[in-house]
Amino acid sequence: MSSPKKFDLSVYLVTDSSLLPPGATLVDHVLKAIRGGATIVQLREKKMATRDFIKLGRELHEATKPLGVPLLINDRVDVAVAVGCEGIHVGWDDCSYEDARKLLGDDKIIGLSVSNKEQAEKAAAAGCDYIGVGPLYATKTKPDHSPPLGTQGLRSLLEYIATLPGPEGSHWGGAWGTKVPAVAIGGINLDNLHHVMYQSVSPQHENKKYLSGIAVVSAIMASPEPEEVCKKFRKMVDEVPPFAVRQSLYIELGNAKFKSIFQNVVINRPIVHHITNNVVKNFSANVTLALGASPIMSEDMSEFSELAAFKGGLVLNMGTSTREAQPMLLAAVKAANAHGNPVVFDPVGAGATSLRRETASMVVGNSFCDVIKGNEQEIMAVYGLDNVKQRGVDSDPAAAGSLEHKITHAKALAVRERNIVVMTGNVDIVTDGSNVCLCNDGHGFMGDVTGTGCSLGSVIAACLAANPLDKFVATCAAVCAYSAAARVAAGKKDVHGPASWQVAFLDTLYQLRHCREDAPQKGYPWWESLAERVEKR
Ligand SMILES: Cc1ncc(COP(=O)(O)OP(=O)(O)O)c(N)n1
Ligand SMILES: Cc1ncsc1CCOP(=O)(O)O
Repeated sequence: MSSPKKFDLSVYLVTDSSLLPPGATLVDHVLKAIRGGATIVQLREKKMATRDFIKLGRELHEATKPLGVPLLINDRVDVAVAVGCEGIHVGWDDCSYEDARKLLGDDKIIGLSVSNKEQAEKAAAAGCDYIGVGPLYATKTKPDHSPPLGTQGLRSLLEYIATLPGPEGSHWGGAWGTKVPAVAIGGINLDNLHHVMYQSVSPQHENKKYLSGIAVVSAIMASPEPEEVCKKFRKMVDEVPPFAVRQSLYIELGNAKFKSIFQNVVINRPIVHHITNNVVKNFSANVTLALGASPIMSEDMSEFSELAAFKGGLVLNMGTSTREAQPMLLAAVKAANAHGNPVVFDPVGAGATSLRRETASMVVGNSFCDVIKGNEQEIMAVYGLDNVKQRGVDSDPAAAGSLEHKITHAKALAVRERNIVVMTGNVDIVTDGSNVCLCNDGHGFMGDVTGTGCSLGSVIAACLAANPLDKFVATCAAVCAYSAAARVAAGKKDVHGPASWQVAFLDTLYQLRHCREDAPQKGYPWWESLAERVEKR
């Protein structure tokens, strides 16, 4: 048990002098990092002889102490005692917490590593000052690391920790897990930091930030610009990520609002980058054009960053994806995330094969997807339910749950991912985890023309890109308009079957371009009643 201490874990620099760029010295590098915004430092030198470790520790402490930045020593209590620094970080093969506390005294900071529930329970029982949770991602910096948690594993471990009581009579007051400062560690860099911070927030604890900060080795130690890198880390730890999906209690679902969503598509003409399956590329491009947005197909990683700089949307459809394509899919989402561009992920067939499950969980666990759109079994497979048996890419009607059951699963995934989930079916469900909208529309021809399910992703992405502050309403508008257009097209006099319907469907979607309030309403009033077809739960 320990007394409360004041320290800031926002950007926790863990050193490794073997990674320093040529010509750099450890103390100078750390000082630059502190100037950029590193708030606490751990001297972690795995291969250094004790005498050198102590010498370097003293030298570093002389530099950090006047700046008020705590210096901790990795693993070695003897070195920490000799240096007289502010504390240590220990793992489970090192000196025990109790022994370290006895040797260091009550006023020193002691941090413990946590990689699983058992370690979390022990750390809670000890009542240490903070925990380092990881490894989040695989990293070469710690070759002997345990299996990476991924963001989903991190989130569920943090959620579990939040339930743990602290040591009796301690300042944690019996709610250790909701109070103990925690940092994530392992593979964290400027590309994934926003995602890590965003997804570690607990919806069950009034959106409390679970993480007090992040601990980083290579992204700072190997950088030739530690000051600049730390400035960016510090800003990203504090700010709301650009891709955040705002949840609001009040959502405007009127016809005028829906029309404004499509108006903004025509006005902004967003680029929609598609990585989609071979079967639907042409149709998805035409659907995107019909709305007034601009489709582009690219599977070449070298241009993703430039494409993302156009500030459009990304459709990621894993319909005909391969194992070799996994890094390419991830690179596309990361480029979109880095620019705050909306991502619509379509985990086609996620419940059908292990490769698809693996790809879906790799995308969702390593990036942020504003919208995950899939049928019931795809959504359940992404949620991680092992018993999902999807036959091919379609939802199996025999395995279908009740509407309430579907809503529960769609909401659970949206809550976990802090995003929007669209579960397509007889009734389409759109939810951000708290708001739920149902859309009961469409036409049977949709099932007879390949690509109609996938191209809904293009419409959602165009609407999100053109309405970035209204992501939930934009998604509802996209889903409702798409299925209403299917019904309206099927009723046209020249439509005799799926082929003529497909043509009429594109024409009907094209009419949405004219739904501007100031445009003459020449016999195209079908969008006027869109909002009336939405049931808000
Ligand atoms: C902040 C922080 N968290 C976790 C660790 C890992 O410590 P440990 O498990 O002791 O592994 P090594 O660092 O000794 O390889 C850490 N060092 N810092
Ligand atoms: C010390 C440690 N503990 C878990 S992962 C890790 C290394 C993190 O290094 P990096 O930030 O370079 O991935």
